[in-house]
Amino acid sequence: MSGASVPVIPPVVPPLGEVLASARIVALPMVTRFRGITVREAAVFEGPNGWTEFSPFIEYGDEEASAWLAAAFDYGWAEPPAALRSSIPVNATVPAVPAAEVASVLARFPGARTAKVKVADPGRSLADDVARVAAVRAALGPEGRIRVDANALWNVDEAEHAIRALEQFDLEYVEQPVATIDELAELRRRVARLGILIAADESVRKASDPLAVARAGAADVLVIKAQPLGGVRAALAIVAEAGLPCVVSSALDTSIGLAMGASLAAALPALEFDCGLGTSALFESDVTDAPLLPVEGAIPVGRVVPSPSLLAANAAPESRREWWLARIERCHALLAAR
Ligand SMILES: O=C(O)CCC(=O)C1=CC=C[C@@H](O)[C@@H]1C(=O)O
Ligand SMILES: [Mg+2]
Repeated sequence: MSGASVPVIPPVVPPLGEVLASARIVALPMVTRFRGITVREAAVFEGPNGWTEFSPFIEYGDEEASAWLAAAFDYGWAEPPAALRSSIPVNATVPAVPAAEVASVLARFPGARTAKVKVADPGRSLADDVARVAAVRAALGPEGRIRVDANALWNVDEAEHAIRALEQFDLEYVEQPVATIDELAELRRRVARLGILIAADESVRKASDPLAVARAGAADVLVIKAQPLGGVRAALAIVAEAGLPCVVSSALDTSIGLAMGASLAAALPALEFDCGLGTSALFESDVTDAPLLPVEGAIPVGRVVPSPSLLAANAAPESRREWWLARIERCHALLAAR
C-alpha cells in the first residue's frame, strides 16, 4: 500500500428532524448469547434511498458511535456504489458455545461452507475452544473453511499457544488474536512458519487510522465492516488503499444493516472470502418479513424494507427509545460540526 491515509468521504448529514421522523428503535431477542448480548438494540430510519440502520453497541461513546451514524446516512442518503454481484456467500457465525451445541448453531446457516468460530471467551478454556473448533470441523468436513476470532483477548504467548493447539483444524485465518498492532506483528512473525494468516478486525474498526495495521505489515487480511468504518463508500476507500485481501463482516446488525454490508460486498472489486453477513440467523426475530437468512450459503443483495408489525412487535421499551433518540441527536451534532 502507499503511505497515503484514508481518503476523506464528506459525510452526508441530513437534517435531524428528517432522521427522527421515521426512526424506530427495536430490541431483537437472540437465539444464543453472542458477545455477552441476548437482546440486540438498533435504530432504523428511512432516507431517500430506503431504510438504513444505526446500531453501535450501547457501551460505545458518542465519538465512536458517530462513525456508525455517518454509515447510516451514507446508506440512506448517498449515491450507492455499483453492485458487481447479486448474491453474497456468507459464513456461519459460531458463538463461544459448548461443543455439543455446535451442530444446532450450524444448522441455522444452511449451505455455509465457512464457519467463523469465537474463541478465547473469558468464561471458557482453551480445551473448550479446541472442542468447539473440532466439532465445527467434524460438521463441515475437510473442505469446509474455519476461521477463529479471539476479539483481542489473548496476549502474544497465549495466542501462540492456542494457535498451535488449533492449527490441526486447518484454519483459514485467526481474527484479532491480540490487541495491538505491535502484538499482531510479533505474533505474525512467530506463527509464520505454520502458514497461519492473521486477520485484523478491532485494529481496523476501532483504530483512529484503520490503515495503520496494513501499513505496519501486522496482518494478512483486513476485516471490513460498513457501520464502524463510516459507511459503504468510506469502507470501499479503505479497501482500495489497504492493498490486502479483505473480508466483509457486520456487527450483529438487523437485516437492514446486513443489507448495507451486502452492498459493500457487492461493490468490492474482489471478494475472495465468505462474508460475516449471515447473523440474522442468530436472532429470534428481525425487523422484516424477508430477513437475510442464509440460503444455500448466501444472502441476496438489495434493500430491505421493515415490516410495520415486526417493528411494533420488537419495539424497544420507551426508556430505551428515548436513550437512542438522544444518542442520535448527539452523534448528529458531532457529524454536523465536522
Ligand atoms: O463475522 C461474523 O461472522 C459475524 C460478525 C461478528 O462476528 C461480530 C459482530 C459483532 C461484534 C463482534 O464481536 C464480532 C466480531 O468481532 O467480528
Ligand atoms: Mg472480529
